[in-house]
Amino acid sequence: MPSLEIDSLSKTYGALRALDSLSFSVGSGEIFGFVGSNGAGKSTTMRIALGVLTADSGEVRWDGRPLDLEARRRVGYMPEERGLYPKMKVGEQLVYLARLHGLTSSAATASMERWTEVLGVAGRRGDDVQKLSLGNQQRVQLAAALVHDPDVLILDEPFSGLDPVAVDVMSSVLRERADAGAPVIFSSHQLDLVERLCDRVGIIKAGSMVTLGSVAELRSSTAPRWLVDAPGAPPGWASALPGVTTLSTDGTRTVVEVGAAPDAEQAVLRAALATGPVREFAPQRPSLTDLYRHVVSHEAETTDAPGSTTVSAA
Ligand SMILES: Nc1ncnc2c1ncn2[C@@H]1O[C@H](COP(=O)(O)OP(=O)(O)OP(=O)(O)O)[C@@H](O)[C@H]1O
Repeated sequence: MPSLEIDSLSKTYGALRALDSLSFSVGSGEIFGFVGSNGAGKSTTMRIALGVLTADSGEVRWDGRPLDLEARRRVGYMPEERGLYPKMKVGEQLVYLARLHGLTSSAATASMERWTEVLGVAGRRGDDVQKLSLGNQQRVQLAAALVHDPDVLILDEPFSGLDPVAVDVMSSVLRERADAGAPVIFSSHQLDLVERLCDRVGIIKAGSMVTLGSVAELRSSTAPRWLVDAPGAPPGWASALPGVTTLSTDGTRTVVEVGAAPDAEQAVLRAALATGPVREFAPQRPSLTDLYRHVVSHEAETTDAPGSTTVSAA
């Protein structure tokens, strides 16, 4: 099966190391969620994959061959900065872009009609792009990425600013494209969406991939978590237990992480019962947001200047 391979990409901007030997691959038919803090290097990676930017070293390959200019014509790309002509009509613009990618005039028109229909902007074909709301412009932007029936999709934050219905439309289009055999990479900060939609997730930090796998795989590499609702327990009751970490407390409910020892959670339950009745005791499945926080927890809110710290995969 062909795959898109990002192989050891490095990129510096002056003294700033934006990408540090970044590698991952996305297989045919796979949706890959590319996540990481602001400034982690996602857009830089996607721009290099598209040839908009040159890497200092490393290579991007599609189906085993370097992604040259010709192969890049087969990629559908949604840039973060978007790239539509504001004063051109939606329909004309999409036909124009499809023609640029080599479609005949009639095929380009048919494709424009199809994608504007699927993405719910058929009624706006005659409007200048600038007259559309931001969400509708984004739908057109996705149509622009799809209009030449690309083999690979690379989308930089395609979901930002979309209403829930548009998110559903966009999600089903990405799934349908992947089912048709395209590798689909998209970046997003909406981790619930990434968790729902992606076959695999890569977490990038300071230009390096720190965690890679399906959400289930990422989850299985973390210690078991338990929710304990013990109304009579004093504050911080679980923290003194050996091998137990309190992750959060919400009123009488505490989430703890226990060690890998067999029946480690039983010691927590016994300790909770020693304080009085226990209303709830249940295993917790960490969400992708929890897993992400775990990986990047000691970072500040933004990482605009990647350092050299490396976090081992959670
Ligand atoms: N043209 C540029 N010149 C100098 N530095 C740049 C340039 N483009 C990006 N950077 C820096 O490179 C790093 C990676 O930026 P990049 O845009 O790839 O991050 P990102 O993961 O896409 O972030 P975000 O989630 O905020 O979009 C950042 O520190 C950024 O400030």
